[in-house]
Amino acid sequence: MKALVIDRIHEDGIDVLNQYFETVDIHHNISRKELAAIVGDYDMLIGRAAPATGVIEKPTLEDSGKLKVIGIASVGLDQFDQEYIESKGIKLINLPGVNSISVAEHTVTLLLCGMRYILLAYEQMKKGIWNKHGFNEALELNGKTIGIIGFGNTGKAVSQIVRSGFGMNVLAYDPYINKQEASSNRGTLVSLEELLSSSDVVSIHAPLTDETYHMIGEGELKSMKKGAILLNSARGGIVDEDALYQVLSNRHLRFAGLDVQEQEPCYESPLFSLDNFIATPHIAGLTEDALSRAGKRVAVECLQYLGVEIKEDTDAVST
Ligand SMILES: O=C(O)C(=O)COP(=O)(O)O
Repeated sequence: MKALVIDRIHEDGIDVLNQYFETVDIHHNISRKELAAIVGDYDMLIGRAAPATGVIEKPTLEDSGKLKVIGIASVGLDQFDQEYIESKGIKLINLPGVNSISVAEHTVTLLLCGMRYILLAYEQMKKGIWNKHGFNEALELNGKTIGIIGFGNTGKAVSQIVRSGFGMNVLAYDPYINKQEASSNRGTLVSLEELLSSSDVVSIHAPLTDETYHMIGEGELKSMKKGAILLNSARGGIVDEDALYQVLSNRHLRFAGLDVQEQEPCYESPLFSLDNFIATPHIAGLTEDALSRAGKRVAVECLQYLGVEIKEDTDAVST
């Protein structure tokens, strides 16, 4: 059997693949055209949620040959034409929850970094400015309210950190869960309107779908409390960036911290000119821990799908 790896997968996962496959080909910078030409020679294709090739859709899989399974060593499925993949008889495997802790910890890092002016203060220090009283407007998080949009694995992990670590109150908006599920994860389920108007911090942890595309637009941003904070470590397309620019530049929002942009890679943005905006290049889920776990798990789950019996000593963490 043959496996094709088209994105950076942790070496622990590649080790698992090497144990079971005759051939494991690794092509990190393959173009869509090249992929389309060779994909049919492989039983398994392994990639990431934001594939280096861009969206995996019709032309790429036209000649899918013996391809039986596509494994994604992360979570989001928005870059995959799921219906088409299914119609070709190919199984798509992703790993819900595999990087939740990493994404949640990164989200809280963005929150603290912005709230305590870490980047601005250090930039000034490097310029020889000792601005001791320039950041007195920072607030404590204790007793404040965070509103979490999308109360799945990552939303719940954020809830856990900010409640037990900072004593924040947690509101949750998620049309797919009930009150009990929210409360057993330390959140109070509310409508989107109530969440936006009552939260000091709003953090997005929903998938990008037709339903969530630009769900946070001008009206929603304006309905947030004056001085509130917006965090997005989910998908860029959920927030209308032009509207975000407006509410940041007129200081309706205190700041925004984004790990994701509508267009990625993102090399420039009007948002970069604002001193109340911070961003990272879609790295929230990328830690050694999450990558190793995901690499092993995606390999094992795809192998199991192909009916391969996994040796007992194969180390696949099931978190
Ligand atoms: O798990 C996800 O959905 C992520 O956003 C991480 O994306 P990546 O696998 O790094 O392309």
